[in-house]
Amino acid sequence: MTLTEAKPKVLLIGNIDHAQKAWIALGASAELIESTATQRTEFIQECKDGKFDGVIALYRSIPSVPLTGVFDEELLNVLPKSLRFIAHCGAGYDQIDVHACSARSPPIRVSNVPTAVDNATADVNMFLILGALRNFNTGMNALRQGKWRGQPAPPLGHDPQGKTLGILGMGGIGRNLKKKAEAFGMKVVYHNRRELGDELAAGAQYVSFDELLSTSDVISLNLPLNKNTRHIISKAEFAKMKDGVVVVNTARGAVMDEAALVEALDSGKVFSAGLDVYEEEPKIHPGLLSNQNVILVPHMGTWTSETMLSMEEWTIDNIRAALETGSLKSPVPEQAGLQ
Ligand SMILES: O=CC(=O)O
Repeated sequence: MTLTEAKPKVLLIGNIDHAQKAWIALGASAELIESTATQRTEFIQECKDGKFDGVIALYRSIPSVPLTGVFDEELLNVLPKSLRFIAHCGAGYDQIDVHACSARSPPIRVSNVPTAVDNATADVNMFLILGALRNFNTGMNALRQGKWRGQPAPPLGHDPQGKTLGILGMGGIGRNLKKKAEAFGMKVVYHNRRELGDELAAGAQYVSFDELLSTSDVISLNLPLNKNTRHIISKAEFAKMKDGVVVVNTARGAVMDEAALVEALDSGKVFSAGLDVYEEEPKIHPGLLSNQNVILVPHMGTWTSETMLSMEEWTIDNIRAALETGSLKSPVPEQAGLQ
């Protein structure tokens, strides 16, 4: 870059909480602009006021997600015409209308953060599997109420050893979970849109969706939320499961019909459940709150300082790659063929 050449503009919405060093370093080759909006209407106004005109790339931080809400047509229509890249700091990007981004002329390219989230999310996943199998919630709650294990004592839990874990969605998190579950003696089967090659499957058996539902002792939901996966687990799917199945979800709440889960828990069809995600976060279905056989975590799959740092650095790498090469480091799969 010559001295007279203007630096490309990059917009941050929300905060960088961990990777400040990498963000400041990006400032050597980009003009960093920040939104001060505290709610969606303010952000839309900032856009309409032309505050972000000329911005090429946007860093969408985790704290900004509830603040701006969905990146839908309304928001895309007010974002600067110059915008070419949205780098989302998260694995799941169901809050971004990728189809509308691709349809813009020229398109807005979107990236997410795969890989960096795998370990921490699979750890929480394993925690929920163990917690739900052992049904620890009942005893732990009773202890805090000064009642030791409670009266009557909770029913005996189950060992993971020898149980079949059905992983629905064998992406990075699913494959990481597989390794962890095998260390606990579980047999892993999986279902995906496409069967994996031998190297990625690493011995996990590919089964149909129905076979996964009917043969698994524990079912783990590890697939992204989109129009094809919304409520993929609902009343009819619970009916196909084994009696006393354990269901765990660290993906997105809406891949499962929460009301159907509550019913299946109440009827005893589902022995216990472990959830990190909910259909209408931060609202929790009252039937889940009142059911002692559910272990509930408030969406903390990636809530570690190491993983948050990696995710933020990954997002900055996406922006750097976009500015330097015109391509994002980890574009979302829906845009793989985008010219
Ligand atoms: O839920 C967390 C993420 O999508 O990264």
